[in-house]
Amino acid sequence: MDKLQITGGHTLNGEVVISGAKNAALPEMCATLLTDEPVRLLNVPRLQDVATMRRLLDNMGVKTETHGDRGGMSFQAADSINPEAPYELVKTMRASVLVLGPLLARFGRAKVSLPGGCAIGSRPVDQHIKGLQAMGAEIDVEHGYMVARLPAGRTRLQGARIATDMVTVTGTENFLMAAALAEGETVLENAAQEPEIPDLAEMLIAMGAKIEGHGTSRIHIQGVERLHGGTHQVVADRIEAGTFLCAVAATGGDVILRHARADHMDAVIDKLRDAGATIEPGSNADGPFIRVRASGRLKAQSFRTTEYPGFPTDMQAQFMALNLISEGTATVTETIFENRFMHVDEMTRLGAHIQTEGKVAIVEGVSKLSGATVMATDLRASASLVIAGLVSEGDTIVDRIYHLDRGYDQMEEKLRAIGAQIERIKG
Ligand SMILES: CC(=O)N[C@H]1[C@@H](OP(=O)(O)OP(=O)(O)OC[C@H]2O[C@@H](n3ccc(=O)[nH]c3=O)[C@H](O)[C@@H]2O)O[C@H](CO)[C@@H](O)[C@@H]1O
Ligand SMILES: C=C(OP(=O)(O)O)C(=O)O
Repeated sequence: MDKLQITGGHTLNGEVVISGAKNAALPEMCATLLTDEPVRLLNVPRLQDVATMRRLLDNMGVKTETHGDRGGMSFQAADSINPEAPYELVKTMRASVLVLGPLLARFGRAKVSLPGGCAIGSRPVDQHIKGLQAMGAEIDVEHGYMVARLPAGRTRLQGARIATDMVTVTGTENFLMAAALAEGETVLENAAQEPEIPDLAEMLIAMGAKIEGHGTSRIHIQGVERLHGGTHQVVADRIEAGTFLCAVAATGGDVILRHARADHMDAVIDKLRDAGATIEPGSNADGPFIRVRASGRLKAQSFRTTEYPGFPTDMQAQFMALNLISEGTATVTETIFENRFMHVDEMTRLGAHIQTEGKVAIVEGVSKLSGATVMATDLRASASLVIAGLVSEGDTIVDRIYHLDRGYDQMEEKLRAIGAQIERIKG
């Protein structure tokens, strides 16, 4: 198992290119199942979850290819593919559930393993199943698989009004893809508004789908009989950008994040400004960017995770890492997942002062952390421990970084290029 060795105490200076978003690329790879024509994605990040999703599609018989070194990938799903997603491929990645909607819509049947239990909470898929049932699908759970089909005599899903019990990001994505090929109109109430949703909707529209209201909590989809191929550029990863913003705010320095979309990160940027960092968004011929500058100890910030446009749960751990060495005491409230504080015990090993009470963590900033060996427990927890390592005295070893590799595109290379002392130890 690979580890990262970080020697703390270096400021970060220079430029980083932000990759395409993992959480947009994964649903968009699944959306290529909706047509038999070739679909090309640009700016796909190089990370483990993308490789797993590609294996899942390859395993069904989808023809996949990469193009060049700028994240180009193409996909072609012939009518003859096998619409099944086996446990072995689904177990490492919850986003595999995103094949269910497109497979049902295009092939009228699908057999998809239930995603395995995940470190950050129980993460059921009951809303996905309920919504697709409302569109006329018959879905049974048998031997750990969701076995879905259309009733005899039906060839398409039916449009429906779907109001989920809570806002669900991948649920909204599954319904969008299913509804694109359904008969009649689907209305999604309580839809997720995360920027990855409008990005997926724009891709579907480019393939011939009729969608309105994406980016709001009510989305209208008028189903069409078939979709065609097309090309789509994956939106920049707001969580990768946010992770680098927190890293620079913690270490101090001056960094430009190329391609980063400030308009997708208001909640995080507001908190960083309140903490004392200088954040300047801009744009040039190369596209949007964010410049971040910080020096000295910042002020600890309280926040509460909520659905977009609120503070993202996927940034909770990284911002907590910044709070560890800031001045003052802050409360961090996690409202989305019930078990997303596993980084807290590891941070404590570095000398952090944190108390947790249910969904609230109280962080009392300390003036220094001291390097130690810590274990990554999930994707964003790993990133938070890297940030904590960058500001700890001496060496920090972050173990089990396969979690980090799931969701970050060359994180240690990018950090090294702006002055971090960080090495991968192969193991
Ligand atoms: C691949 C991807 O895009 N992952 C993101 C997605 O995950 P994901 O789409 O899995 O998260 P959801 O938005 O669905 O989850 C929100 C809440 O709803 C609950 N729930 C969800 C569906 C369901 O059928 N039943 C149910 O109870 C979940 O357990 C959770 O408590 O959104 C999360 C919330 O922004 C992010 O942390 C993940 O990075
Ligand atoms: C929780 C995350 O991803 P996933 O939903 O793929 O587990 C994440 O990106 O932080």
